[in-house]
Amino acid sequence: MPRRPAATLAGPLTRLLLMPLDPRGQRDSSVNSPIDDGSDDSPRHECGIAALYHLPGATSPLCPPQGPEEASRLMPRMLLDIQNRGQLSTGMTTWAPGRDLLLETYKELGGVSEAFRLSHRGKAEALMTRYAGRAAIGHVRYATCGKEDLNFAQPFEHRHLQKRKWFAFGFNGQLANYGTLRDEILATDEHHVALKSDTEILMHELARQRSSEHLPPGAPQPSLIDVMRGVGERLDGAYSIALLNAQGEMLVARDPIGLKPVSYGLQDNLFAAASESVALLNLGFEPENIHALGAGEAVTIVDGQMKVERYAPSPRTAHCFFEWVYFANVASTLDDRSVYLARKALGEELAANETLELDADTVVVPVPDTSKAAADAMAYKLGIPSVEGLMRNRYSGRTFIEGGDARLAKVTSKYTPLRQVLEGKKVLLVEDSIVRSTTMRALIGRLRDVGRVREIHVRVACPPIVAPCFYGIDMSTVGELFAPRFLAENQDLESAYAAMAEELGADSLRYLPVESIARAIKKPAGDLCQACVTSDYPTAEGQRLYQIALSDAASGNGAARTYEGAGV
Ligand SMILES: O=P(O)(O)OC[C@H]1O[C@H](OP(=O)(O)OP(=O)(O)O)[C@H](O)[C@@H]1O
Ligand SMILES: NC(=O)CC[C@H](N)C(=O)O
Ligand code: SF4
Repeated sequence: MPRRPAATLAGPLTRLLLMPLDPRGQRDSSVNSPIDDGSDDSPRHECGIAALYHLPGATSPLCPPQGPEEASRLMPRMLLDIQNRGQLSTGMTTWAPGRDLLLETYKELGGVSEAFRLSHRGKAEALMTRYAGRAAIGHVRYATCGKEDLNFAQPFEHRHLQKRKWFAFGFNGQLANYGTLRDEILATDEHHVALKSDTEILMHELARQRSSEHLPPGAPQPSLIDVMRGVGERLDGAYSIALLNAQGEMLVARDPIGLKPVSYGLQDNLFAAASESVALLNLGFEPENIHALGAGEAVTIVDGQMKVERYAPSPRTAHCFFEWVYFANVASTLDDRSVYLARKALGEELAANETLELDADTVVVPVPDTSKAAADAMAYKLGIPSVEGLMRNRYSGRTFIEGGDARLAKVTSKYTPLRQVLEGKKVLLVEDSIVRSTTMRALIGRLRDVGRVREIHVRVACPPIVAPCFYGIDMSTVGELFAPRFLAENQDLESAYAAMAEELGADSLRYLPVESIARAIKKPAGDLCQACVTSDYPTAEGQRLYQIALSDAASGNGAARTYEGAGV
């Protein structure tokens, strides 16, 4: 197993514990929920964007039978394909030129099936008829900023008398400079922010750029791409945006370093875009018609014409590697690299690093579902079986993106060890990632007690998560992470891994080295964000927040989420 030089360990992680750094400085009126099925709809705590537009001209064969004016009916299907990105709330805004409410937004807490009542044909049909539109944007939320209630569900709609200023948008990501932007807005006595959320701040930034007040007298009204240029200059962080206005104009934009993925395509007059390619593929788009939107680029649809333009310079990319490791749908291709093939390659990297003596009773067991591709590939390379020793309840969601205090209980009830498969086995337990270790803690005892395994050797198809994320994965403090403490307290990697294994009750534990990531994703390391495994952040605000997070960890203080506390 390759060792990381002790010098690397003595870096930020040791500083974290030993050297405190400088201290740091209503329900929305547009929410429509006309279907009352009489059931208890109390909030359930459970992001991805999608966009659709039937352009003028011949009707697309992919269009629903109701015709182009009801192209929005395809939205639930698209959102289901990216449900892996968020299951807290679901929403859609549609544009229909014949309606008084040119834009109308429907959003509900819960996953796509719950929100759109997909298991109840009559109710689902009523919703689709009520919200039918030629163009639509959709959103599934995983909270990284603000609360988990319906007020924070997206799309956000901003009504205005002037059609070009009346817009709705959904966004995936996290504004790292949220606190700074918020404090700037609040520096004016006349201003008030109703929700403590980056989505609200982004809405104000979009509205401000859309108004011509900041322009010299007589200047032309800003176009959608002008708006995005202005907004882009103000933001630091991850943001994929889908926006629709009451004039029937659409914009889909990706941040200048491409942290979050966006795919788009145009086939037979049907335009579609989504956080992930799988949503387009399953609509019936030919793979050659599905493209990755470039970092700093935006697609606009104005006067029925689609155009791809650059709105911001992109001196480098920093695609989030964690999309391939955990977040994305395994059936997607992001920035021309298949998620499945990347996970398979990570498993092969695990096999190449394996030093355990294998015997006739050695088996690989994946922690389903995400680690399955890596586990199977590892087993194949090692020439040993990959067995389903842990069954996942298919009706349970993804617990990591669910967050919340009840996660441990949910994890515990999500997996069932199969004694028939595991008894007496020496298990290589393959996990895609360990973040807070909630999953591992719940599993190891049960594998021993219920599964009666002989030995458990944890193999993680990802390097140790040593630093927070400020770009859209909800792990923004050092204190919540499992690995940093062990790496700081031990002189070398082997001792750190031994201490981790002991804490978790495993016989051994190994992670992948950082270098495996770029190899598996088949991109230069410099084109990826790997900040949570290297502590090297691709943006200035990320670097600043990291210092605050270290300081917070050393002092034991700090906000629940680092960017929520950090202001100017
Ligand atoms: O160390 P932790 O804080 O527990 O986080 C990591 C775990 O969370 C995820 O599982 P999740 O249940 O979200 O997803 P999956 O069932 O889709 O693999 C991931 O696959 C790991 O199992
Ligand atoms: N996961 C996301 O992209 C979250 C979007 C936004 N930051 C929110 O919390 O709603
Ligand atoms: S810090 Fe990690 S999780 Fe966050 S964007 Fe970068 S690679 Fe992805």
